[in-house]
Amino acid sequence: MSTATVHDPAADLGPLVDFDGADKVYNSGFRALAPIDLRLPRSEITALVGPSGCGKSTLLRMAAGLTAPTSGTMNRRTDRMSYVFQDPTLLAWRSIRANVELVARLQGVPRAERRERAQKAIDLVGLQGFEKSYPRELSGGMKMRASLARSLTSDPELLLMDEPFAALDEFNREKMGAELLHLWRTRQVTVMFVTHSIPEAVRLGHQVAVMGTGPGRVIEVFRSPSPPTTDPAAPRDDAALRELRTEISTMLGGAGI
Ligand SMILES: Nc1ncnc2c1ncn2[C@@H]1O[C@H](COP(=O)(O)OP(=O)(O)OP(=O)(O)O)[C@@H](O)[C@H]1O
Repeated sequence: MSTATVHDPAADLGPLVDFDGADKVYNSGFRALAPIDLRLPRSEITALVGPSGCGKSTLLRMAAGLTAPTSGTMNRRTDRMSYVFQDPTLLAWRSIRANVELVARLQGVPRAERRERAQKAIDLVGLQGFEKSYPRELSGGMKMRASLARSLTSDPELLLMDEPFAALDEFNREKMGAELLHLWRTRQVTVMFVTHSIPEAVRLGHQVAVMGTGPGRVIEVFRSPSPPTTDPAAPRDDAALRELRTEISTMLGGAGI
């Protein structure tokens, strides 16, 4: 048996984002985050899970540069990032193609190129055939796909997602999770996503940061015992993942977060 270590060039570059003692006290004086130490490894999915108000969105916004740490630092080694909100926020009067092209258009990408990028993104999220439809003609899950496609046209290296699938029913939620993995397999994008769902965090994350309150903090970061791989046939629900789900659920005082 070979003992050679597989060389991973991404590892040489260090994490794409790291928080080093980054805390947050809002102007109101409210302490939303105790000092956070967290690394987002390149080309991996990091799930943030924890109870309401523990500062998940604050941490995500910090990664985006939308809010600065009060002390400590956040280092992000890319400017190519996209933020995906829970609400798909599509423009009702524009076609799906025009909506998907919007970010690239605002960035001044020439027409032919943004059309090409939009088509690739539409194909990637499985919306081909709906380019000329309007948002009202699409289901909730399809609108979320369009929102995801729009975020991809800027060719992000980092995807920041704030409860992206929370508004969807269970069936569409699972499908979108599978889409996210497909996207990761295709583009090897680095993802930080916030969820209230422990099963979702465990199914999708290469690592899961479990957060707690009083003030908001990262209690523990679990490396997935069975992380997503480039093999789409690899199971996303094995004994090791079930064990991790139970451990996180117990840590957070039951599954009802
Ligand atoms: N701009 C602000 N000014 C003052 N307090 C804020 C501000 N934004 C958020 N907070 C408070 O900081 C805490 C953390 O909020 P945050 O939205 O980050 O939590 P969360 O874990 O994402 O919550 P949820 O899961 O309910 O979305 C909350 O108590 C919230 O009320």
